Amino acid sequence: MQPVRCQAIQVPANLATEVTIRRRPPEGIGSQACGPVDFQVPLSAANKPANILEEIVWWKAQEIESFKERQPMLRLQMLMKLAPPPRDFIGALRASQQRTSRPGLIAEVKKASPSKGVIKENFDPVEIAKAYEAGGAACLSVLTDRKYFQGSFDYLTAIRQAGVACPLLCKEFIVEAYQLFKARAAGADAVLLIAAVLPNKDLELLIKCAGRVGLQCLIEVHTVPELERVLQLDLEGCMLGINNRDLQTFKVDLNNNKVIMDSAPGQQVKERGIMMAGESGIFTPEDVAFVQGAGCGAILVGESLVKQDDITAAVEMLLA
Ligand SMILES: O=P(O)(O)OC[C@@H](O)[C@@H](O)c1c[nH]c2ccccc12
Repeated sequence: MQPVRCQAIQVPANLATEVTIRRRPPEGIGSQACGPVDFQVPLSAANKPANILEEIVWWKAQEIESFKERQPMLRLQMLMKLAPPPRDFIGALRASQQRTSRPGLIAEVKKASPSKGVIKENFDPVEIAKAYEAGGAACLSVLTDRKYFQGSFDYLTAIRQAGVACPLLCKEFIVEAYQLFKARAAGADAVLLIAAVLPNKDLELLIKCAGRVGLQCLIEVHTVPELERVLQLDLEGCMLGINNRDLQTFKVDLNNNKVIMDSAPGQQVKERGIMMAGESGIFTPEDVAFVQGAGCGAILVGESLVKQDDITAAVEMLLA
């Protein structure tokens, strides 16, 4: 890979570009369901999504439509009033980090993924959440996307109702404020926002909306220019995350974490004291130490923990 010059340090080409996901198929969606009649027009092959992230984001538009039919905004607003009060997600990570001098763990309740297929057979989200908490996780991440990750918003509600004290992140592909309200109504304390999917004006709006309903935001980046762009925002109530998995190719490289944290925008993160999570592909205590050494105060771990038979012991071992 050709290294390119970016700020003061050498950054490999794959981390030096802005990933720009098209939010809508370029030729349009080609079909509309109107009650008893479905309309379709033929589309060209060029109208296919370029990668899985794009495919998921295109699907979200349709999914949100059908959610809105069943659960209009007014009903969500009512449910939000009944939801348990939001808890301090970022605060819980900082407290854990101070107590243990290890990165605060966000443990992910994850049944499947597009790259790995089913990761956990006999998936019981509440049991998994309780095991994570018992092992010492500071916060939990709950995948809510049904089609690609076999997740559900109901898992958030069930975990919260079961008395789990760890603050909960709604792991969703958010493109609209409606999804924020759905997350809060289900009991989430924070939401994921993916910089590759959302230009800054969208991020600004969604951060503001989220704050209004008491949600904190984890803004995920994968490249140096994405981090540079996100740092231009008012990040009150936000933390950041570096996804070590390229969502376009599924390739995981922990070294991304270090390259990005060593870049000029990465230095700024450290100077401003912004909580940063290292995400994906973390398997061993050595991986944790590496990501911590790069400057991350938090880690987001799914697969390596969720697939174990004794999840509590796996968490304890990872943080040992
Ligand atoms: O299972 P892993 O490799 O430990 O990864 C967890 C988490 O980082 C990953 O699930 C993730 C990171 N960013 C995302 C965005 C959408 C869906 C999933 C993700």
